[in-house]
Amino acid sequence: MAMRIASTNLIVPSSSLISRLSQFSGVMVIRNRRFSFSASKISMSLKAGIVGLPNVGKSTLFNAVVENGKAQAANFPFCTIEPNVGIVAVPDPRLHVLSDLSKSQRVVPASIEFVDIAGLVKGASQGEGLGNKFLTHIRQVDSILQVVRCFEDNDIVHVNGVIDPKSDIDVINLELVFSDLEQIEKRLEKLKKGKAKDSQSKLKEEAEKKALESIQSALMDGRPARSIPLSDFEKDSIKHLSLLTMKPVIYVANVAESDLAAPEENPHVNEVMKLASDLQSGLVTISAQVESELTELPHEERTEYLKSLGVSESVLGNLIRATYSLLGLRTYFTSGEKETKAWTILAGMTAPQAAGVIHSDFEKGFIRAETVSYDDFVAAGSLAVAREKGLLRSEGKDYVVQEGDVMLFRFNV
Ligand SMILES: Nc1ncnc2c1ncn2[C@@H]1O[C@H](COP(=O)(O)OP(=O)(O)OP(=O)(O)O)[C@@H](O)[C@H]1O
Ligand SMILES: [Mg+2]
Repeated sequence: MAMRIASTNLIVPSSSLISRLSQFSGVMVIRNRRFSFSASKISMSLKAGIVGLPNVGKSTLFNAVVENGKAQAANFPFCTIEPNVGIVAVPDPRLHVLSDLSKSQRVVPASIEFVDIAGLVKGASQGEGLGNKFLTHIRQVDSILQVVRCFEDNDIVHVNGVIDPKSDIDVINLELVFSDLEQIEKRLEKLKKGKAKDSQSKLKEEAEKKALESIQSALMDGRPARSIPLSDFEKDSIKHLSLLTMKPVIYVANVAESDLAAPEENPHVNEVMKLASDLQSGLVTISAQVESELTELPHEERTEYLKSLGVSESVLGNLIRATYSLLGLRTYFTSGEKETKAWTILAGMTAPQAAGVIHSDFEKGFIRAETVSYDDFVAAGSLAVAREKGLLRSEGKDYVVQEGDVMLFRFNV
């Protein structure tokens, strides 16, 4: 990372400092499993929970995702935290393009955490199965991947005896709805007592009450909390409840290998597709079984195997990327000889906040950011040429960082 010194009051981090900082933040991700946005007090965890009925392919998908994540990240501090929690690299072809142009010694991708949650059954919210414990696990994630069985296989038991995506999705959603309703009732009871001391907390409690009442009536109609439009203030006021149906969902239609080439011919997939759109959620069609077998094959045999199934590429990367953008996450890059690195921010973050992801000092002492779009960087071929051509812009503290920006920060400590 080369930085030009513009004046003496600028402390310009040497490449070794930058590299230490980035390693440090890599460790932070693992230890705390959280990115903290210091001064802006935005704390963001990147957890996606894999849920579904028992025996639908959750663990098979989890294992494939985690193995793939390892493969994507040659130099990434990947680790499995517990047997059912894994940090996975977010595949991004732009990283390698930038790294080649900058002749970087290493590439560090963005990451996301996947959690394999045990099967949920009807009655979970009443403690059926290992119900409440699983619901607690779901409460801790930021987004949900709901695996729906769309493959027929008489040897693999379906808990309800038949493959029926609508009923499977309903069972899971109903448990989430029941659990949210219970939380909301308890909370509204408390709010009735109106313990707010000052006018600010009174306002917040009122916003919370209003939001919870609208959510409550949606839930009674079987609609998820996320379907209710809320103001930022209202959203903030109910955040502490971590409502399950507030979390964004991607439905994962898990199909047989024989369906991979033409999934639209499988009526179960069509049903999931329709439900996903009714429930304002995403959809990815995948064969967890095939993906998990792929991760065990040497690279050179993978394409051949996929070809034999009538498809050209693995969709795991798409699933990981879809999960990442579902969380409202965006990527900006730093790119130099030492390394090319993808940094994760929330959509709408300003340059100082984005700088704070690297180190809080970058945010506190932020002066300016030099930034160039990914496309312009690639067209120019290097930061130096981008600067010569006037493509490298100097932006101040109000600049909202755009997806794919390549950035340099100037700061003062
Ligand atoms: N797309 C698929 N096609 C065929 N078989 C599959 C597919 N996906 C998973 N399976 C098989 O289904 C069985 C159950 O898979 P898995 O153990 O991943 O389910 P699970 O949802 O994790 O179950 P549990 O809730 O019990 O943990 C396994 O034998 C697995 O190989
Ligand atoms: Mg499992």
